[in-house]
Amino acid sequence: MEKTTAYAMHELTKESRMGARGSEAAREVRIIDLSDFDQRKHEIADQLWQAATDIGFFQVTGHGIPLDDINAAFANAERFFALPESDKARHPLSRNAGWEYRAQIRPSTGKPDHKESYQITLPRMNGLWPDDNTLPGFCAEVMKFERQCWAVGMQLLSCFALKLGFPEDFFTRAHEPSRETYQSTLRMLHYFAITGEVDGPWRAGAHTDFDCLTLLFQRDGQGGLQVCPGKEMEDQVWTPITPLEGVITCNIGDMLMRWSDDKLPSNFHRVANPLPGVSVPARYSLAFFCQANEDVIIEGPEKKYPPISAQDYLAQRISANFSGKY
Ligand SMILES: O=C(O)CCC(=O)C(=O)O
Ligand SMILES: [Fe+2]
Repeated sequence: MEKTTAYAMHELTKESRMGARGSEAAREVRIIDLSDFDQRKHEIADQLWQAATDIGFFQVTGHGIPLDDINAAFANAERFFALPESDKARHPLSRNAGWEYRAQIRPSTGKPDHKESYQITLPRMNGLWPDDNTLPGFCAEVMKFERQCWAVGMQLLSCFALKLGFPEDFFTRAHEPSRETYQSTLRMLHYFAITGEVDGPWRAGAHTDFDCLTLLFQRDGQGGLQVCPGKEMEDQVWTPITPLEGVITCNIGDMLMRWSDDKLPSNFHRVANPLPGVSVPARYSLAFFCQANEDVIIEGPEKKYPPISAQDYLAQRISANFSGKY
């Protein structure tokens, strides 16, 4: 247990050094086409492994989620966040499920992100869905999108399983959605408009994700995501990721970094505040976090780190970001 705590603390100390604005530079952003996945799986797995190990993040196309469904998910996010505060407050965040408003304090900035979010972790949604009179169709459409994201996430993770020497369905079994212990999360995010402030608040402070793999959807005209590969963190040089319609930006999270004995590095990312005096409109984004089921034990092929359950792993990271929300 002592070792486990030390590992989590190491992650947080790492994050706390990443709060400066740093500088910006273009880096290669590799786009990998997933079409004809079953026939091309080995070729795709090679490309993913290269991108993940060289750079730490990558984008995918040909993933099979129709653009109409992505746009519908964004429309649902806008509908949810447009509800009166008193409605949203009836679905408060607990353990990665429900609504929070400026509650996430990143270890990198020590300040609340300038955003609100609504998280869907399916076994924990009792009482947390807006009812069908308030938002007709919301629950069914969002559940469908959650499952579409899960399917893409599992395809990508099956490629990493192949390269790590695990059975191909290893991570799919670890993220089995029919179990009560399922804890993968779809997150809808709404960053507030900022109008010409001199020292505007951080929209999302620099961090690595807690999960195995994140799928992120941005909207045209609402960029802001910046990434910095973990292995280049000392330089604090950030690369803006311009939104491209239908493209999913992916990054490895700390859970998979540990599970791969550090072969697959997690990477830092953030949503920057605008430069002094610059105004930006509201921004919506969608993130799907592949997080192994609570009872799954995370242990790499080479056993570099002591085993830890996915529940303990996430509990420590959530507690460090959201006080009292686990
Ligand atoms: O909104 C974004 O672009 C990034 C969100 C994010 O990094 C997160 O919620 O972990
Ligand atoms: Fe993130």
